[in-house]
Amino acid sequence: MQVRTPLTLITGALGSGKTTLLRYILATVNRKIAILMNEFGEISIDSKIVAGKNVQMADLGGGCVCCSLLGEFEAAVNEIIETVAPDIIVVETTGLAEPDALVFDIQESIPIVRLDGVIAVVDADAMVRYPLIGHTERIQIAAVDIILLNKVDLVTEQQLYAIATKLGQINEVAQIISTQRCQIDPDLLFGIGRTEATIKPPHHVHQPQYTSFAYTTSATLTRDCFAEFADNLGEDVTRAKGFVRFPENTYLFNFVAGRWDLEEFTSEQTELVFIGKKIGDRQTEIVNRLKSCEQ
Ligand SMILES: Nc1nc2c(ncn2[C@@H]2O[C@H](COP(=O)(O)OP(=O)(O)OP(=O)(O)O)[C@@H](O)[C@H]2O)c(=O)[nH]1
Repeated sequence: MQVRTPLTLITGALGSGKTTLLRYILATVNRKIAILMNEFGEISIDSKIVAGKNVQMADLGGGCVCCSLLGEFEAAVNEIIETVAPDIIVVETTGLAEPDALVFDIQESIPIVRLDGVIAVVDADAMVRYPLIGHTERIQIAAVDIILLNKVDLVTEQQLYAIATKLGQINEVAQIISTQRCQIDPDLLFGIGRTEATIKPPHHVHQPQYTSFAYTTSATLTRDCFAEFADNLGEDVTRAKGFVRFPENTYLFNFVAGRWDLEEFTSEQTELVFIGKKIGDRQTEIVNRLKSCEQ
């Protein structure tokens, strides 16, 4: 009998900490891990962030793995198992994906894997500042075995308790674990042995209001100018991320729910992705502001 490779699915809103969790897993779990990524946006940033010597990765490109890319997903899973025979497969879905259809399809249509567990990363800070839980986020929370209530450093104990209560009402069975930078005992993430769901979820509706665009340049940008740009990006930018080159160094830039940070990172050029509702309306202005920071 063929052994089915365990597969773990990571879901969660844009910028909640899914890539941070992947990086943590790769740094702490001493097993052969293969990663499948499904990003929203025309250029892939996350796969470059986690790329490394000891990880086998497949990038499913833009779009939503929860429906249109299912065939591609299955092909990628088969190929990765054939070529590297990983101990574990970890899948990061886009923050805009509803994982229930994918969960069902993995169980029904890909006999070569066994869905071991589904993990949601929840941004505690975003939950405080934008308390309304949208349809997609609700489905993400409801479909999982473990909820990482992440970014606890940005909220108070009282706020954390209120969020955990709310999450518990949406998903009564998931274990809710508070984390900072997704640091959790990795043994808790694997070997969950999820029981199979047997009811096909209803066909879900996408969120066409979300769009993205990318900006790339080989010029370096002035740091102060870029900082001022990031400070004033505004709330209609849901998520921005990518690499930015200043004369002195290159950084990974992350913008989530109005907060942004830089982390030293290697990249040959500046490449940034902007995601938001109707972000196209702001594309020209954002690109012009970035161009004005080029040296
Ligand atoms: N303060 C704080 N920041 C965090 C924590 N976890 C992650 N971050 C930051 O949150 C930002 C987004 O994290 P990512 O891991 O890229 O989020 P993501 O869910 O992969 O984002 P998408 O793939 O775009 O949906 C980064 O700047 C992280 O450094 C945390 O516990 N505390």
